[in-house]
Amino acid sequence: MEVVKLDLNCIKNTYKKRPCDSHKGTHGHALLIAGSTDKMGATIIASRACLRSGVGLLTVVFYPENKSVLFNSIPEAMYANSCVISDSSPYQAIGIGPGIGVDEVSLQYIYELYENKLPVIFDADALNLIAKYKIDWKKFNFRFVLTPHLKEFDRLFGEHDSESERRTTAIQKAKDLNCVIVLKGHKTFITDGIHTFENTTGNSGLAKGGSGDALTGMITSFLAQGYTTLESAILGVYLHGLAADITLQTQSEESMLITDVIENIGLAFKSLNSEIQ
Ligand SMILES: NC(=O)C1=CN([C@@H]2O[C@H](COP(=O)(O)OP(=O)(O)OC[C@H]3O[C@@H](n4cnc5c(N)ncnc54)[C@H](O)[C@@H]3O)[C@@H](O)[C@H]2O)[C@@H](O)CC1
Ligand SMILES: Nc1ncnc2c1ncn2[C@@H]1O[C@H](COP(=O)(O)OP(=O)(O)O)[C@@H](O)[C@H]1O
Ligand SMILES: [Mg+2]
Repeated sequence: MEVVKLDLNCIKNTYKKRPCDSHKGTHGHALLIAGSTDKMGATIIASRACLRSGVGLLTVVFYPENKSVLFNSIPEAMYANSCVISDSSPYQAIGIGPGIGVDEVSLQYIYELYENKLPVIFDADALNLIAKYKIDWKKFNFRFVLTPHLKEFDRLFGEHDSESERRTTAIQKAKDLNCVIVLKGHKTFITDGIHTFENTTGNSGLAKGGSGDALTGMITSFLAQGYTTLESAILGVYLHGLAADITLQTQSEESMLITDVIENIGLAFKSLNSEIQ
């Protein structure tokens, strides 16, 4: 199977310009389940990246003790208590996992998803929960994207000796589970079991805690805006890396923070728009 280089040409065919007469309802309402008392950073990072990627509305599930900090740091978002998945009618997509932990409280979110029909991105502890509690994939009757790094991938699908073995498994699992798998790393690999892509953007400034949490927010945003699971994965991975590359104009790989990268998502969109006309 030919691995397509995920570059500007690919993205040009996927990205849709924002219509000038749109309103917030046009761009979807995302639900983000991220963070916990000691990992509130994951909530903030994923939420900011989601909002910077074009979503019309964002609701974040919060821990009551974090409420005032979240309101202050992300006033654009709305907040909901934990029983929201069961009434998912206001939303167009769900992002779940960064920093939520793998205890039985977080496991309830996975069970609530059994009734869900919206597209979902599973990341970080959502993937770890599925592996730990051996959740049956057949319970998920919706379109979904998995974004594991290599350790999370091996927890889900067994130990692998090499990246090329992981890619082979990713293609097979994406086909079997009818999902999109984003195998994250230096050259992130994306597959829906039929198509395969290797990303060309990004740098080692992203090799820091929180980078993946931002990617989750971005992909959630694209899903809520109506892009398909494959399109959302492609756009998220490419623009996340491009924003990190743009950040090298003002920071080094060492000094770069994911917060800087999120602030440059705007320049990544501008550079894309300038190529499209
Ligand atoms: N500010 C925050 O609140 C943060 C919360 N985080 C959350 O903390 C939880 C734990 O996540 P972690 O991913 O740290 O824990 P894991 O135990 O899943 O994985 C961490 C280890 O995986 C290995 N690894 C990851 N990618 C690799 C690659 N491409 N090549 C080789 N080795 C690789 C590294 O050895 C790394 O130390 C997640 O829920 C995550 O979302 C982290 O994102 C860090 C920031
Ligand atoms: N050396 C690198 N080159 C390019 N991208 C990288 C590099 N290191 C990490 N990344 C990217 O950063 C993100 C890290 O995600 P993840 O490991 O889930 O981080 P975290 O859970 O700490 O937020 C992925 O999107 C990955 O592709
Ligand atoms: Mg992660």
